[in-house]
Amino acid sequence: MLLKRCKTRKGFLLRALSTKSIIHIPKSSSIHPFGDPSNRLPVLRDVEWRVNEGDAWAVMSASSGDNGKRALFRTLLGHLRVLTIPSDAPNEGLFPFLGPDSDPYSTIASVSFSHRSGRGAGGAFYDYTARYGAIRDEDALTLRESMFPESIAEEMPDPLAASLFEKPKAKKRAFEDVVKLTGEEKQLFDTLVREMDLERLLDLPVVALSNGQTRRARIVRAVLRKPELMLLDEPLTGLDVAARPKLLDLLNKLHQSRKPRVILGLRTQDDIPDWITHVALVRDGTVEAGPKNSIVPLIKQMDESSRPTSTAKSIESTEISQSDGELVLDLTNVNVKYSDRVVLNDINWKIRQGERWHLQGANGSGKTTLMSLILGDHPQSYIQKHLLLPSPSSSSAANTFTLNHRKRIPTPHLRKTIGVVSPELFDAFPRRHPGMTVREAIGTGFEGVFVPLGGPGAVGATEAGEESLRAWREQRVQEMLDHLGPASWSLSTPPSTQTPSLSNDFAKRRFTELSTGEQRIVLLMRALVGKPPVVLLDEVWSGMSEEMVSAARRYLRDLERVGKDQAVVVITHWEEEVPWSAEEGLKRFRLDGGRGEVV
Ligand SMILES: Nc1ncnc2c1ncn2[C@@H]1O[C@H](COP(=O)(O)OP(=O)(O)OP(=O)(O)O)[C@@H](O)[C@H]1O
Repeated sequence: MLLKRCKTRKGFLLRALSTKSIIHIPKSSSIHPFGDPSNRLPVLRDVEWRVNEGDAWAVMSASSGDNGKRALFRTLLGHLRVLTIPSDAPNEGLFPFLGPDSDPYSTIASVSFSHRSGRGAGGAFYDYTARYGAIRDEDALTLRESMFPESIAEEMPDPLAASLFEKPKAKKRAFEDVVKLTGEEKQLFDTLVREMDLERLLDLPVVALSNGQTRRARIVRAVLRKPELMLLDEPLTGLDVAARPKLLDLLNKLHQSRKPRVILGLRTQDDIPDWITHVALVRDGTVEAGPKNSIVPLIKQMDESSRPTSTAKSIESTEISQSDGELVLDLTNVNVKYSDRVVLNDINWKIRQGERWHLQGANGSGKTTLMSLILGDHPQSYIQKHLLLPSPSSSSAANTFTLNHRKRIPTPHLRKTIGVVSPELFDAFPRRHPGMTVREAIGTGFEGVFVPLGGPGAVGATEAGEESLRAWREQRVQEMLDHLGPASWSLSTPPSTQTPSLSNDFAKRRFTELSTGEQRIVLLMRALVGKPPVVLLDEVWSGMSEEMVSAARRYLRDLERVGKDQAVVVITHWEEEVPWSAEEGLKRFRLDGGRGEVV
């Protein structure tokens, strides 16, 4: 049938082109980490996946967290080993192939938003507060310069050569003298920064960009490398409503022109863009790949049949409107500016116990900046005339507080009264602490610290006389594990009688070995464990599976768990992710052009 249509030479060529394989993992392949003995269980087994030229693919994971799609992406990047070398693929070389001479390192670019936000990397501690203060020399790379790292690297001062007695370096050469672009490259650069709305940010230091701005910049940077194929994992994470269709449109155009081809990583709950034609669903260690209309019903079926057998009761409706609770945060005429760039302009916001807030605003509108003032991370928090924050009333009970001026609250005290999950915390949470268990990671939430206090397995309270505090903390950690642990979201959850053993096994796992979604839900437990009067949840759902999101929403909505003595602020660009509705009493605070108002 198709052949009949290809009678002309042009038609024939088109057909030949459209059936060229871009990726071919042949039938019965198994995928292993490098160095694993071959008798170890593979990461993925019985894989068969062929991506033909012209097809537009999305990869999705059915399991909790994102490890399935991540494993497939890592395979494409050459980080995992494909066993069962094909006998029928003479020229196909390393997997994936883009021609016999290609290797994954130069032909594939990968940008992931499900894992890290992109600022911190490598597991080392990084200081996310650096962007709020004076910009250091080594951070002064502008967005424009950061787009061409190879050319610019030679221009940057050598940090090892720097000495206190050295004369100031000669001024950097002008950008145009360092980065020589052809007409075509210049046109591509201009189009990308325009379509991603980055033009007005090009001369800002790259560390000053907001999360959404940073993510858009990472995509542009990846395209400028001119890869053959770009893997984009959860590309819409953290993007505001206006940026999402623009990005999808741009990705479609890039894919159609094959400059580069694009494969998207999506969560099963995400909408699949119209232009995607094929889906690879990773579930139970295997990959089911095919045209979109054959895989989508499987996802729907899975959704209906595999709801977790949760022990948590479902909360039908909840009444959250509380105007008579005590003030927990009081901001009057709060301002933040960098030289002449005003980010927050006379913000007035009062938050009371029992209230549930949705903080809204486009990318770059100042939400993270406002949160950093409340958390005391921002140096300009000290100079505000009226920024009243909760300070613990006594050293042991973090959930009783008095309101105090930021200047009079030591930062470690603020860590106890404000529970937080944010992209910055996710990036900064140490991944190199030897063997920190899930239980210990949750326990760090009582003091808001980054390393476990009080020895292995302890939850911080080890002094004589602290027995009752320790017992309370132990009981809180257990409650978190039972209600937000795997029993509440694992798809293969056995009956509720097994909750304790599931929780205990999970508690002993190493934080670093968890999937991204699992790490995020553990950090949510960490934020809630101390029952702090204020809970700030910024982009908390990214990387989480649908079941985890439901479990977390259920927990947050339950007033017996997150009480009327607590206030919760959720920051998300997705209205439907907010656990409460306006009818139930949800309040909304919107930032726009530096101004903030209750809407
Ligand atoms: N040191 C700085 N110098 C100049 N501008 C800065 C600096 N730090 C932040 N900004 C600007 O402040 C604005 C607010 O950033 P912020 O991170 O608070 O935005 P956001 O609302 O959290 O955005 P997103 O939704 O993308 O996370 C951004 O436009 C950013 O470029």
